[in-house]
Formats: sequence, structure tokens, C-alpha cells
Amino acid sequence: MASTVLQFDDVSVVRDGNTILDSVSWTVASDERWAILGPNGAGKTTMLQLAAAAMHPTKGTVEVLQERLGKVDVFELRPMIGFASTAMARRIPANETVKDAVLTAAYSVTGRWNEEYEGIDDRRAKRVLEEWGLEALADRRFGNLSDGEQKRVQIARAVMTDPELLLLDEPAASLDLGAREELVGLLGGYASSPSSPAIVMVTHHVEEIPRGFTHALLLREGRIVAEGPFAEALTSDTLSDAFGIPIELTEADGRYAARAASA
Ligand SMILES: Nc1ncnc2c1ncn2[C@@H]1O[C@H](COP(=O)(O)OP(=O)(O)OP(=O)(O)O)[C@@H](O)[C@H]1O
Repeated sequence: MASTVLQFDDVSVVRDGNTILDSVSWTVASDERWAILGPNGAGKTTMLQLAAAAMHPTKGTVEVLQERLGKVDVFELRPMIGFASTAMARRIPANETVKDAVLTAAYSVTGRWNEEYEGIDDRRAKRVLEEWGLEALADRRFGNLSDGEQKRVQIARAVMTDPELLLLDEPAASLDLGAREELVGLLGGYASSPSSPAIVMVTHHVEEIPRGFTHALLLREGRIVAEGPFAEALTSDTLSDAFGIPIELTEADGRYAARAASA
């Protein structure tokens, strides 16, 4: 049965006198895969930071994996959350091998000293590398990979710990068409598996929403414009509201495309 993974109640975030998020209420269940969309500066990354237990709200309450921020030791919570972003990728040393970049994600959870766990970690790393199309690159250095390959390593690292919540901040940004489609295809397979955790992905483009994703949250200036299953929350009207221009959304075979509506 699905459980609640994220619960935001009337959440506001104020920084330097600016209201970045304004009275946001949102619930994510374990079997849901969300895309967060909205213009630059709308507050998308701030939503992910709260979900990652990396930030506290100024007002309202945030529960992550049924633990309330402010009352839980975030260092216990964070190993259960996989987070892939460009900022996280910068922490991977350029000379680290792909295999180690993925495997080291497990150390904080299982402990490097325990030989029995090491075997389990090795086997899991091998499986994760295969799942994300990285097995042939296992001995290559992270810094020498293409952007697309590096993005896959970031995600493989984030899922290595078998998280209960996977957060992705613009996973397809800067990829060429082929690399984007490869990544979106892999994410689609992962999102479609019932054994995968809840997923929340921030993206700028509906074209990057993989098959298997189920829900959308649209933000504008820190406020929710629409949220819920795609059928109601991801439409030409909701996108037009979020971006402030008339947008025409089309869907074909589980993939989306958007463009300015012609007058
Ligand atoms: N620590 C901070 N202090 C002041 N303002 C901040 C801080 N962090 C973020 N902001 C501002 O809050 C707003 C929302 O930022 P956020 O990064 O969440 O938006 P975003 O929707 O992810 O934007 P983008 O699409 O450009 O990545 C922006 O205007 C940003 O400048």
C-alpha cells in the first residue's frame, strides 16, 4: 500500500525579505512520480531543498518520510533520500572511477569496514551500473565522461542507497537530443517500476518528462498554480497560467511537447 512520502502544510520560505514560496501545501505518495515545472525563479529548487531536508520552512510544516523537519535528526533522514543535481555532481572528484562514484554513495549507509556489506554493495553497484547503462564505463574517470554519461552517474549514485525518495534537479539540462532521449528512456523505465521509490523531478521542459511519471506541480512566483495527476494539472491552460503566455500542450504516446499557442 502507498504511504505518504512528503507532506507540505501551508509552507512559506522567506529569504532576505523575499517570499520564495508562499503558502504551499502538497502531498506526495510513495507510488507517485512528480514533475515540478515553472518559470525561472518560481521556487522549484527551493521545493526540492525542503524535500531533501536540506532547508527548513520559514512558516508551516514539512514532513519528509513521515518525519517532521525541525523535530528529526536530518542526518538520519538524508541517507533515505537520493538527490541528483549538478551541485551534487560537483562533489564527485574528476579522477574518481564511475564504479567508485556510484559505490561510495553506499559507505555512509552501510559502513566501509563491514566486509559482508562490502559484498552486498559491490553487487548492488554492479546492478545499478547496468540499470543506468554504465557497465561499459565502470573503470572510466568521471571527469572524462560526456555530459549525458555524467548525468547517468549522478542518478545511479542517487539510487545506489535504495532511497525511499528520489529527487532530481533538472536531470536532462544541457544534454543533446540523443543523450536526453537516452536519459528520459532510462528514467521512464525506472519510474514505471512499482519497486521504484517516489520520484520528484524539477524540469524546465515538458519534453523531458519521462513515461511513467504521474503528477505535476506548477509554480509561479512561489505559489502553486496547479497540482495533481497529469490529466488535470498538466494542460495547456495550467501551463499558460504558470508561464504567463498562451501555451499549447500536446501529448503523444505518454510524452509531452509544448509551444507558444499561435494567435
Ligand atoms: N538564499 C536565498 N536568498 C535570497 N533569495 C533566494 C535564496 N535562494 C533562492 N532565492 C531566490 O528565490 C527565488 C526562487 O529560487 P529557486 O532556485 O527555488 O527557483 P527555481 O524555480 O528553481 O529557478 P530556476 O528555474 O531559475 O532554477 C529566486 O528568485 C532566487 O533568486
